[in-house]
Amino acid sequence: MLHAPTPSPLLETIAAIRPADAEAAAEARAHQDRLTKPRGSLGVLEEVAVRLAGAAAVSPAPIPEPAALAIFAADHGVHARGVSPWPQEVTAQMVANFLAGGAVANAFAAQAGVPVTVVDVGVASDLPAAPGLVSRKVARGTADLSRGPAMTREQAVAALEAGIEVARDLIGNGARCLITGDMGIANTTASAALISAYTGRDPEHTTGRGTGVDDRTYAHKIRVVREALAVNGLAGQGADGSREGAAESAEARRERALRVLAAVGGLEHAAIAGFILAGAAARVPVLLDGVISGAAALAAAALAPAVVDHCVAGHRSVEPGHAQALSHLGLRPLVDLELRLGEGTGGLLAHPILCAAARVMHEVATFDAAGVTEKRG
Ligand SMILES: Cc1cc2ncn([C@H]3O[C@H](COP(=O)(O)O)[C@@H](O)[C@H]3O)c2cc1C
Ligand SMILES: O=C(O)c1cccnc1
Repeated sequence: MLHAPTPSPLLETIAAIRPADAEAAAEARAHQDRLTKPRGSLGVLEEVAVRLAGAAAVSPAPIPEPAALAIFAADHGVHARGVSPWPQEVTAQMVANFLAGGAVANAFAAQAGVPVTVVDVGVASDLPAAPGLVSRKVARGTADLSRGPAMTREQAVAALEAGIEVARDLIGNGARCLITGDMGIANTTASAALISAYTGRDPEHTTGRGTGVDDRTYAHKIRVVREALAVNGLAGQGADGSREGAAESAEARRERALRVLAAVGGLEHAAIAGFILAGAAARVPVLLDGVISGAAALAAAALAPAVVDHCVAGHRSVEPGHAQALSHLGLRPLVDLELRLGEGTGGLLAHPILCAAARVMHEVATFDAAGVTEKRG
């Protein structure tokens, strides 16, 4: 007898993802209304607690801690087009800074009590082995997405599977919330291209100033994103399948999603997408950071739409594409502090808020239990 082919980690992960459980969400909603506070007084936090319960398929949802942050680092061929004011070496230099504990992400992680893992999925130079560094280099950076596909399909899958493996390891070691992080000079250009390709929005609305380009470079950056979409045959369409109706098979939708990711994404985008998928497959909530994570979440959602039920938007970055990505995903950011850094900083800041929303459901007394009289009518 022939053996059944072993499913790839990617397909296995996608197959394991379930949408939110409506019963657990309804139970959470009802419990929320019995707690000793005026109904609705916790605003957005009430919705967050209900979402967490639906995602966990149990009410109340477990408090999403301990959390773990993974910062996926990679370089970008499109850097050669002059889309970032920073030299490419800064990616590797910042990896060393993360490992030495000297970046903003380290300070915020220390504040939140969250351990940091740094993953090399595509840094252009060789990085010396170091504690806290996971080496999963798929390539020495991507090809220039404005001249043709940034990655091969195989490279995109390898990076997705690196992200899946990192998520599985962190969850295996006890993480109950995954926080996404990125490092890659020029990755806001790839993010804009991904967001335009998946949402159908014009590059004018998805491209931002990244680390801070001047007006001339900003106009050039928008043109580069346009060229990337045109050369890869992605102009003027939303590629996530949402507008295609039910006629397209799930497999065809996945292939299209993968093609977009490989064409204009970065290796860190693909790895973050895999990381998100694996969190969702394990029903571990994924706290998303900024525009790079938002673009990766669009890729993950195009591969497996139910993944969105397991994502929480940590914050909204200043990059215009981030708001476009979040609105396409139907996610509301917890924090808006006009950050534009990445690294996982926005996700880290939001983690105590996410935990507070979940903790209310475990620790706040009901009107009955506390003997507090409910309002009349
Ligand atoms: C010192 C430094 C630290 C960073 N930490 C995150 N980024 C952020 O900026 C980069 C994307 O912006 P752009 O597309 O304009 O190059 C990414 O590496 C992102 O993580 C940094 C950038 C720099 C320069
Ligand atoms: O939105 C972000 O996360 C961001 C913005 C600028 C540069 N790097 C990341």
